[in-house]
Amino acid sequence: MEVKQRIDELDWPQIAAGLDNKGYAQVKGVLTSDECEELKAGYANEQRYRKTVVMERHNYGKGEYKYFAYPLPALIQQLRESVYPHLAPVANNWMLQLNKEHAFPGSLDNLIALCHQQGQVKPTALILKYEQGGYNAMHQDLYGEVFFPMQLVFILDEPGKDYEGGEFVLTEQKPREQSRAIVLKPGKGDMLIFTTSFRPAKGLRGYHRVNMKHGVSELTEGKRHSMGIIFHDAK
Ligand SMILES: O=C(O)CCC(=O)C(=O)O
Ligand SMILES: [Fe+2]
Repeated sequence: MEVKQRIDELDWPQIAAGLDNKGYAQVKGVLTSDECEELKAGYANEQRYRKTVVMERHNYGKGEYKYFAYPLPALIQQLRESVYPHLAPVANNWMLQLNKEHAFPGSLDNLIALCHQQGQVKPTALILKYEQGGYNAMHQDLYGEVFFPMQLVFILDEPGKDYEGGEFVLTEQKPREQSRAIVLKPGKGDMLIFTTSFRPAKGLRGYHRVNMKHGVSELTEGKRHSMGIIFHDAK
């Protein structure tokens, strides 16, 4: 099935409820096994990428990732374009609840135009590879003034078969509280949608801001690849 149709047919009201209530949503089986394999097979094809980052060198964790160059591979471009319009209303609702004037445009093209106006012109979609002992330190993917508050990650290997450990970890931190960890174990082909920076949470007196970070726990065995889609471009 075409990517756009596959995405449009997901249960968006349920996904939006997960994002509103918990700051993330796990969607099973969005990519086929073949699509996961094709993305991994392209890892060695340097022409596809604009930059490689060895995570240890920056204390980002242990592993490696590569940012795709424009034009993005068709699969990634289609995912980025077709998921965005379903998330923009959720993001706009968040901004309203947090009393922010900001409204995100309804289409990815217009978000990218806003990024360009701020000098954010580099693509941020990436592919990551971790081996035994690898991990990704807790972080937020912000690359300039324009940032969309949700992003995607697709898991390209099968936990329990291709690797052990390597769980996807989120922390959420409410004002004047300690952080709480959320540990997810997505399967191969699953899509996670999660909060990039902050989201509103309902308290006794209206909505307050909850900060979120994400990372990956240590791989105890095997190899784990993932593909991330961030909607804003980078400086
Ligand atoms: O490997 C992962 O699951 C997390 C990747 C990540 O940090 C990202 O896509 O922004
Ligand atoms: Fe990230």
